[in-house]
Amino acid sequence: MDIFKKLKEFYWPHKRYFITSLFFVLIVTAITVIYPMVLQITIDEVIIAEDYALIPYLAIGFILLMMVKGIANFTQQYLGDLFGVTSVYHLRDALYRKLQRLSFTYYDNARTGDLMSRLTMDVEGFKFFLAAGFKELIRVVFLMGTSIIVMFYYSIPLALVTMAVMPLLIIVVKQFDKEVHPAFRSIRKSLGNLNTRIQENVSGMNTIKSLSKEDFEISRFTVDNQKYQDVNIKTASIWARYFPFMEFIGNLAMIALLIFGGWLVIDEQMSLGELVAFFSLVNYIVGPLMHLGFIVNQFSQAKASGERLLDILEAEEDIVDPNNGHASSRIKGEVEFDDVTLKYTEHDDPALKHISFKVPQGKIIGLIGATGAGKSSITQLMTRFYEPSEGHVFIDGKDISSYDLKHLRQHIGFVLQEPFLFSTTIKENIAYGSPDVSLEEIVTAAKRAQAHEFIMEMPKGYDTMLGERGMGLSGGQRQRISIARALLIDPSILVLDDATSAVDMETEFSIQKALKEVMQDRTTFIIAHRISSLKHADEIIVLDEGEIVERGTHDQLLDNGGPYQRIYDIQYQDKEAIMGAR
Ligand SMILES: Nc1ncnc2c1ncn2[C@@H]1O[C@H](COP(=O)(O)OP(=O)(O)OP(=O)(O)O)[C@@H](O)[C@H]1O
Repeated sequence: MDIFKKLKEFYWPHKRYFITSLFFVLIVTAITVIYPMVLQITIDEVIIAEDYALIPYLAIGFILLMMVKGIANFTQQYLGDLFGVTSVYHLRDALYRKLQRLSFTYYDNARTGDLMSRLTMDVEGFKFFLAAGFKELIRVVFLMGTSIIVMFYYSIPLALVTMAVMPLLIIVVKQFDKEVHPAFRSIRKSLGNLNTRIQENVSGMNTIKSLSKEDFEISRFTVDNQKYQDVNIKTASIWARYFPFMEFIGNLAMIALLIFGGWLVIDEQMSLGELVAFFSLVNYIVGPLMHLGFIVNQFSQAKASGERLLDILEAEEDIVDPNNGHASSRIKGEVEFDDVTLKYTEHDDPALKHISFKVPQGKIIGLIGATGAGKSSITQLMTRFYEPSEGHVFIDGKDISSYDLKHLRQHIGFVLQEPFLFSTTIKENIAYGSPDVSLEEIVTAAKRAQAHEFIMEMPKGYDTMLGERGMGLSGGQRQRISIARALLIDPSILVLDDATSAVDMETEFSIQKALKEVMQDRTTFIIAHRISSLKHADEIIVLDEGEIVERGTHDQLLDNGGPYQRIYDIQYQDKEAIMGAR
């Protein structure tokens, strides 16, 4: 019940739907228990007493009862669903908000497919219990309770004999819950794995096809699919084992009723009508008790789902947005790293070791070094995507953890190596970070990013829809859209993370030209593998295995006899082009 308690804030505010629905459930249940009583009167007072004048009254009474029951049933069903749907709307919303707040560290370990299945299947599982299961549980308990009272009213000894098997039934139902709960948890987990596999396959289809790994992926999927099938079969077998057993126990009660009740009627201690009514009443106890298995099953599913939802809701938000963080004035763009060390995970080697540097406002810094040297890590610390393990990062002289997080990030623009484009129009993609801009501003940004020409060649220009992940555009075109996007944000600090890697030399030069203008008055970090991309930087920092091994201007480093010169020599083939651009 702990899980339900923890999730209470989502469903309890809507308790009015639930309570009203419950009221109508009670009416329906009460009418259900009246049926056997009407039957008893019909047999004892009408048929045996041969008083047929009562029949029209009984019939009319019966019809009225059925009408009330119909209306009550509609209302309880509708309000119950309303309760479930409304609660889950808020739950889904909270989960989504949480996902937006969770840090990159969380996503490094999360799997998209699994998250998707939590946000859909698990939320639905929880809803089902709220909308139907919870109410059903109360209905069943109430039906059993009133049936027992009526049974005791008719005959205490017969009620006691019939009830004798009930404790056994309760034990079996409890045992069933104990087995079925872990089974449902593994079903959910296995479905999460399956979804992850599907999602990764669709996202990585290029890689799979180019490496001809289709058969390998099919066999991996088959293994996961098989696991999912196995856990489902296991659950079905638990169900299949317990259900007949519960039915058998229920039938024992019927047999006891038949033998002892029959004897009571023969001995004239009980009327025939009462015995017939007893049969229906016992069904109202045994049936719901077995049905309790189904409800317990739903409850277990909801509990397992709730657990997985709480995992997300309670996940630690390790990047904390300070209360009243600096947010008033525009960030100017002076960046300082003071003895910064970064470890992504506790057991990993540091990705950055004791990094210190200071970049005055508006300057251009080039970051170069082998892959994995730590270039991107430096820029990800500035935006607080990750926190330094040691040391501090300052912007405009203030520790970045004292800034309002949104304010900080709004002033830092990224053009990434693999920009993500949404499946919407080009126009909206460019304006993604600044939705209030006019079409004119979008076009100006696109022109400056050298994107206008190719956009205008597309069938619907700026209104052209992009496929999922911006399919339908070349790497260079995607990058230019992303440059235009960064331009519109008008950041104080611009990060170009291998931004021109996907474009040909000619386009690179034209983008470089545009970027040069864009970089004015902004502190710019250029991460590049090609020297041609950062040779104009005011300072170039050469990184190796998380450490700064060299720093200076292009000209200083060129004759330094260090790693930069070696990189330059390796890229000798490009030398002519680089010289040409000087
Ligand atoms: N999210 C992460 N979780 C764990 N380790 C990471 C993560 N991101 C980067 N690393 C590790 O940190 C080190 C530095 O990575 P970083 O991406 O900063 O290098 P880089 O110089 O930008 O490389 P590239 O040129 O390939 O982009 C690498 O060893 C990398 O494996």
